[in-house]
Amino acid sequence: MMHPLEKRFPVNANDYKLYEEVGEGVSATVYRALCFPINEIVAIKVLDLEKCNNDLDGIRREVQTMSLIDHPNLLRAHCSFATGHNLWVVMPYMAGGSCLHIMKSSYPEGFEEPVIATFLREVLKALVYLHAHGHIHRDVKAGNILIDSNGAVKLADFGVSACMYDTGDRQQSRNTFVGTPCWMAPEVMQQLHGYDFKADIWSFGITALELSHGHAPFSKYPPMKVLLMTLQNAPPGLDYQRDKRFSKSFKDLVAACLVKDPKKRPTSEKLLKHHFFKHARSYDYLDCTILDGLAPLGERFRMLKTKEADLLVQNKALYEDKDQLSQQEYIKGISAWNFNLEDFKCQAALIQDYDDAPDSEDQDGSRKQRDQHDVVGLSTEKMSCEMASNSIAASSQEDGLNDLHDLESSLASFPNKPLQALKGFFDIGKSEGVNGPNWEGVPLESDTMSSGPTDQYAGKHEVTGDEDRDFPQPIFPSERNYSGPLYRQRRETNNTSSEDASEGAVVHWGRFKMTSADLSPKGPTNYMFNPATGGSTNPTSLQSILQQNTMQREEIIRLIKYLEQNSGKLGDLTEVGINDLLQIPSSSARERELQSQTKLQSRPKPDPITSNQIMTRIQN
Ligand SMILES: Nc1ncnc2c1ncn2[C@@H]1O[C@H](COP(=O)(O)OP(=O)(O)OP(=O)(O)O)[C@@H](O)[C@H]1O
Repeated sequence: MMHPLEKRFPVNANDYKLYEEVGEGVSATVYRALCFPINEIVAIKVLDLEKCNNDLDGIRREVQTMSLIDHPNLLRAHCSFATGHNLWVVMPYMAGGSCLHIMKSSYPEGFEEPVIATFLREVLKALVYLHAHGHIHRDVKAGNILIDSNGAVKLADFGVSACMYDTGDRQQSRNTFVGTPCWMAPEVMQQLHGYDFKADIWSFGITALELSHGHAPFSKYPPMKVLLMTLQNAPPGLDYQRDKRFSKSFKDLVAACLVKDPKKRPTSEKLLKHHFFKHARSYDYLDCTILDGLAPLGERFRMLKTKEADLLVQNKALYEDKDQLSQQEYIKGISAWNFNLEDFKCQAALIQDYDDAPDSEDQDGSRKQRDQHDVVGLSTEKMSCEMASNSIAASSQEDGLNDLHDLESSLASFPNKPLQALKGFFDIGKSEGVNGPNWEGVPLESDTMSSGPTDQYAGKHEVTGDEDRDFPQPIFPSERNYSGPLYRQRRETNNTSSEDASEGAVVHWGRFKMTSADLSPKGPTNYMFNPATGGSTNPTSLQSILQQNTMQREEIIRLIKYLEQNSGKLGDLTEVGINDLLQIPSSSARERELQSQTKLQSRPKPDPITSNQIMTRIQN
């Protein structure tokens, strides 16, 4: 919607001059820039479409939402256009940067209450607007709260927002596992009954804690552990002892948001009336207290980058461990997380490693929720995977096994939906020969897919290496990538890359790509718990179990491909071009994929293998 007096921003790259970098996300780099024709400083988010071609839906949604919204507390795009293989999104320049940036450079312990109240009130106004218009933001966090040079606050980043009014396949997107683990509501993780705008209220509560302490609860833990703690523990909150500096009304507000049952959380509208916001001040107040004395954004950003790079080098020298490096990215709060089930399993096996150093957050975390009433679905839902039935029977009381028990029960009750397509990954089943059964007529993936343009992805999140393996190697913990909180668990649909870890080929998870080929053959030296036997196993046998699983998965993929080919009616998932992106088609490739998967499940028996047989195979 164009306001009558609104300036027209040109849609030509030559009309802009890019200055310094002021921000960086998973998918984009943000620059300060000058718009020549109207002589205005703007921010330009540059997305390399070749690098994000597995997430065009998200980008399209973001651009669409950013140009339609109209609220002073939401960051609206002036315009967007494609230039070369980049998409430029031109938007107001928020000179103060994000709350996260400000905290990192000047307030590592968090802000004072009046500042928090002011930020939160503005964010809440944005949420009231979004929710009233049927949108769920799904990524509310300090990194997405921006402040301009006058102290005006805007909520940004609509890359994973969703519309409540969507129906059919679009509605499916509300049933996907998106968000950033530390900020993610339990029902988003669980996916038992879908979720709604109350998920934003949970993230809002977590953001309140983040602004209070300088970091989100559980942020020092890897995503797997965060999921586990979010599902199992009492909700985090402001501690009456530890957080003495905060008022009772603030503690009440946080407690109201962080209730596991979404129905019991207040709406954004109701929350805005909370007496805590009586502490909120004006923009001028933020300008005087927070912005005063801050270095220019570009300079701060450069310093933070240097600091983080130094830290990475230190960690690398210290540990020579990729985990440490990717954990840094995770802590940085990048909104993307490699939700890889292989990682999941390895994290599960080694989860005790992260239990050694309880800190203040464990006060939240260690109050294990014995009262199952508040644990969404934990007691009732059972996942129909073999791992659940093979529940741990080990008598060993070694450190970490209890956690593994917890993990198992959580996985047993874990969301069916996000794991539905993946639950076979947890199965410890027997494999039918090295290459699996020879399904006649089912082409090998290598027949139908080339290895993909691996080099174009070369970047910070990539793990590459020897790609000549015959079959995938399990991802050992040393290759785990905790990278970033989030979420966009998307399968590559439009190019040549393999869609999973099979074939030792390129694997895309979310916005990341890694190849199974780089996986070092070295495994952990410690013994691990084997859920299949209930006892300990050495890494070699674990490796072979994982290999079997991967081969099983390969078979399933071949079967599904076979069915797709035979049915011939599945949506065209192959190509989503830039033009499609800008035209905003009604149904995205991912959505069509979801739809086709749904159709696949409900379609009458295809010859020669039924969908039921496939599901049985997945479960076995
Ligand atoms: N309009 C703006 N003005 C100033 N800085 C901005 C602006 N937009 C974004 N930034 C900075 O750039 C960073 C990255 O931008 P953004 O979050 O949009 O990218 P992304 O790839 O979607 O990130 P994420 O990793 O959160 O998904 C932000 O955290 C913020 O610090």
